[in-house]
Amino acid sequence: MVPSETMASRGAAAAAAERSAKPLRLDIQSLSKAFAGRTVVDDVTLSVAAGEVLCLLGPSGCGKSTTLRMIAGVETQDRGTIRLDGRVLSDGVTSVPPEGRSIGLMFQDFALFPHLSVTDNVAFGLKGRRAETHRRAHRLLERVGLAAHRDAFPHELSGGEQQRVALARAIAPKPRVMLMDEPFSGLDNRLRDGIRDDTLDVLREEGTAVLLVTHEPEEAMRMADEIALMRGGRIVQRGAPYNLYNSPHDKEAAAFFSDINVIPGEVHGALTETPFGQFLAPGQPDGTRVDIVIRPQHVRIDFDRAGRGPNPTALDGSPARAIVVRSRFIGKESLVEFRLDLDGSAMSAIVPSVFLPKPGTPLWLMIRRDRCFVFPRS
Ligand SMILES: Nc1ncnc2c1ncn2[C@@H]1O[C@H](COP(=O)(O)OP(=O)(O)OP(=O)(O)O)[C@@H](O)[C@H]1O
Repeated sequence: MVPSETMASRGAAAAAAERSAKPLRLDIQSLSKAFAGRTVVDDVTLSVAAGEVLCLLGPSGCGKSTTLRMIAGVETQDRGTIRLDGRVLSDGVTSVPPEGRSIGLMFQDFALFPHLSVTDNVAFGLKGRRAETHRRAHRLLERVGLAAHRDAFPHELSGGEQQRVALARAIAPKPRVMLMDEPFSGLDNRLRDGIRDDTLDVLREEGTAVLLVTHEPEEAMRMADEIALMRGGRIVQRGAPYNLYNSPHDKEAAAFFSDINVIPGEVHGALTETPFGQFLAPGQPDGTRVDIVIRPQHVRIDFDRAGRGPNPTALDGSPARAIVVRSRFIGKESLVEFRLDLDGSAMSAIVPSVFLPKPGTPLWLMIRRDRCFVFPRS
């Protein structure tokens, strides 16, 4: 059971159709790599069009950086093909060296040259007469808001300013593809949002295809046209951020984007009994164990209205009584943890603003039927 189609999902479908019409800039087919007999990148297929951002999202150690390194040409794949604008950069036969790939790199450790001025840092990789390379560097520094600092040295700049210089340096040679590996993780939160948005604006303007690696779902959702979710060396799901969030491939994919509540059940006659009533489990044979997954922000809390009980809407299904275990304000919203009366299982709910009921308070919980996912238990 997945959320019903909404205007947003139709928008996502239209965006996907538009994307598929664009020519591919970077095209990776069946890339694999093993270290000492252990496969760390397993049959990865990805593509990015000009001016688009694809985020490779996954937990630490899942093979994201290794994938990026193979595309950059600093690591060689065991199998698979990497193409740029239709030309083979690397397959079993050909391998274009890193400097010939027209691929820019931006990492968390952006390592500006300390002994060079900001302008010289940006102009460093450019060929041509000094006056020309400096003109391009100055134009880019203006674009990233650092025109006033063009004669400064890196140590005279803040972390965010240094990151902007690194961006200007990376885009100066007009790379056709930009590979970014957690490039913003060294910046503090307030600075990060602004720099992320500015960076993307510049890269889109330049028509660069961007492949960004991150383990932070919020960063991926904020930046990506498309997300490729990676686990254990494989791409488990790929799509627009909205679709990954609202139609996760499995329980783990759902859990990657937020905390989740898991309500276990067993299927009988295509239905599963839970403290919240029956759920449809179409296509699942009798006896199949399933997990019903609901995000805490889709759990609704109601009061016992003077003995008359809660007041569920059609979408809410059956209410279940629960006792507050703990409640905390987590900034903009409150997280309330419960124990269900019926079977003692734990549930949590996120509610906007400040709502801090005392431990021991009895309340009623309802779960948005259209926001539940039913997965066979793995
Ligand atoms: N040169 C290498 N030799 C041996 N093992 C390696 C090498 N490079 C990476 N690995 C292993 O391959 C696996 C994937 O590493 P990779 O750096 O690609 O993961 P990641 O998803 O980028 O992780 P993180 O987010 O922590 O950077 C890890 O288990 C890592 O230890």
